Amino acid sequence: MTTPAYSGLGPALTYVHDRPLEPGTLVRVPLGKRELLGLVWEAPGLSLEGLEPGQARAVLQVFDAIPPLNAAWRGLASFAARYYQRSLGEVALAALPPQLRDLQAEQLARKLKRLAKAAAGNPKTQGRQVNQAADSEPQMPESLSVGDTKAGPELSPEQAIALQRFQAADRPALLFGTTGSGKTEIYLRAVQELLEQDPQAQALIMVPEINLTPQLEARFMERFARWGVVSLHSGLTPAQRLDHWLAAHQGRARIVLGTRMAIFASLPQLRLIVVDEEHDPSYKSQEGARYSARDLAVYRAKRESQGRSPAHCRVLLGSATPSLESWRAAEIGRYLKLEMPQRIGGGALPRLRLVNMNHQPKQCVLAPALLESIAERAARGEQSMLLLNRRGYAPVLACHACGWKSDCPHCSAHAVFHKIDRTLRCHHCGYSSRVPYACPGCGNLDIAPVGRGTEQLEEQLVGLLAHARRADGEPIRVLRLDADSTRAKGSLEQQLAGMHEGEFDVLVGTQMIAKGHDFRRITLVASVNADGGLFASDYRAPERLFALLLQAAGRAGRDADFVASQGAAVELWVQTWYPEHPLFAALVQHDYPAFATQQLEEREAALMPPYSFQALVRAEARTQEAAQALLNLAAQAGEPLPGREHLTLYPAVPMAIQRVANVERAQMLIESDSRPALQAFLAAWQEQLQLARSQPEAKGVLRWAIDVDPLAI
Ligand SMILES: Nc1ncnc2c1ncn2[C@@H]1O[C@H](COP(=O)(O)OP(=O)(O)OP(=O)(O)O)[C@@H](O)[C@H]1O
Ligand SMILES: [Zn+2]
Repeated sequence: MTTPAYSGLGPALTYVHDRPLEPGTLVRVPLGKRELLGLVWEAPGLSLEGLEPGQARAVLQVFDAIPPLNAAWRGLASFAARYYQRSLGEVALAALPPQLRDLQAEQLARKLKRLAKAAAGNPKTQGRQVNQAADSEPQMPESLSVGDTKAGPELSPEQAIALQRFQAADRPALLFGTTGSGKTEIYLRAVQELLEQDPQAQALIMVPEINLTPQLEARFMERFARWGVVSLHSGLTPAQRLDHWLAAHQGRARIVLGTRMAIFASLPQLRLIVVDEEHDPSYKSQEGARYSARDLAVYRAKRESQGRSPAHCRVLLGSATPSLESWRAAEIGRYLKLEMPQRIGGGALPRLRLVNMNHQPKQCVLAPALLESIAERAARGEQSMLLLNRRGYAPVLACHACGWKSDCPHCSAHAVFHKIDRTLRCHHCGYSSRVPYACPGCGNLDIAPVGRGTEQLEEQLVGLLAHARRADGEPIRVLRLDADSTRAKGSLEQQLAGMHEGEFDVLVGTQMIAKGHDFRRITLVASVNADGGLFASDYRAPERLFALLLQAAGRAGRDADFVASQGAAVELWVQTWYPEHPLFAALVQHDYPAFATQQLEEREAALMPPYSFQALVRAEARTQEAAQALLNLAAQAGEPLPGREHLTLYPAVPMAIQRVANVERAQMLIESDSRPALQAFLAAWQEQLQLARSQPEAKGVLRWAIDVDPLAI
């Protein structure tokens, strides 16, 4: 039987072939008038008895040049489909490299022959072979040849203990290591020990965003070139993605380094999964099957170990600010907690300096004391970093005469003012227009930006620091990093490199500058305006804000020798109108455990995850009424379904941003203290949602989707 890789088709379809095919074999099959990639899901090897002639069509091509996808991989795909309430075909297809869909079996066979020949012809570059296609990847130094393994540094005592405990563990492990404690070295060592000891073994290393951590990628490539390292992420060309996928599937690459999507890589000898920065929201997919790659990593390791020793495939989650879900799992012993509280080199974590904005000069962007500190540091050759989680120049333009605001015509959101090209851009639908010369409402010429984004902060900073000089007597250089400044391919890497080389004195940016970077000369980090996160309606907002601030702080003072030689004070400045907020009390101490404990107590009292389980159903329609009606009708129809008695279904409400690209959006939250009950209900409920769609009240519904374990509510 074959599952055509086609979303929207529920159960697997039946095809016949003149010889038995193993489950997991890739095939091409006819569907209607088309020809599609398919995957043999079950192969009962049945005689054709009971099958009417002409009832099942024949398989057209078999991709027998590559081995079938193994049982563990199929188990992962079917679990993910079931758990996240999507069709198996959709999940399995999305997990395969898109180019495979357009390939004939013999084309693939020829390609593989070419690859094998190239590898055999040039053994010196065998390790590199698999990387060649990717032009964005770092070049190996010419001196590197097969057999070279660049030795890493000697482990610190803390690292040595953590690694040893990980190697001996029989459970998923959570590496809770402070920023700059050397978690990456643990990953590298764990991979190295495994691959040396098992000549077949493969390892999967997951990172939130690969472009943000070119250093990490370079370290893996450099140290493990001889074993074949490939990357898997959305920045690859289709051809690269296929090459890398094949290298992993055939075992030529023994290390896969990738983003969320890499969790579905075919790794027949997978024995280790590392999830770096496991708290990062980008591990949760926001489209299609809304899976959590971190959660699937834990599942996958267990599934890969099935029928073998429980420790056959190991999983290591690492973070300085673990998700509360993982933290709790470690607290109750489901995960093994490995702690590394010390920074490499023994440097101190930044001291928190809260800036009470109520006591600052009116309209001030940055507190005078903060500005002064930045200027002093630049004069000494130190760097500073300013975090502002909003890109663009100003979130909105407004007319003070008539109250006109730069609203997006298609969304219930403001269009953001970008001064650089004088446009108003909607960050939700992509709408873009020229800034009007006068107010479209009343003709007033005096329309003004309200609020501040990174673009404006950069501009103001340059002005405010005009008097200051860097160590070489030149004016201070400010670098801005956000989604706008890094749009061109390679520009992010280039700008980051400039920062590392000390070309810039001040780095301004959105959360992307807070993540994982191993900056050596930053001694000051400032959060310009974090207050939004203190009072957001989403119960996860404090968790996210705390993690962001600790991660940002973690970029400062990473080189203890540099700090000592400078005699620098390593500091985290936070500008706030609410200095009394309890979140800051834990931040002063860099006390993640205290913060986590307090948050978990609140969650337990309110029966929030991880003490309960949630799903969010979102509906999109021409009208808000229809979107809500679909959800409410389906909820009524779901009354008799299995698991319902353990569930709370809240009424449908408009989403926080109610309209995007002229589509109305509504959502319904479902909560339960039982995961199995929630799962059983959702599985049965899909049909009710489908039926509700044909009700007159739901006319104009475009689509709906279930988000299991949603991250944002
Ligand atoms: N045993 C060691 N000896 C010397 N230097 C080390 C050792 N281990 C790690 N380092 C160095 O310490 C620095 C910090 O390590 P790393 O970037 O892995 O920290 P991290 O724990 O991942 O921090 P973060 O959570 O902030 O990303 C790096 O420059 C790394 O090369
Ligand atoms: Zn819009």
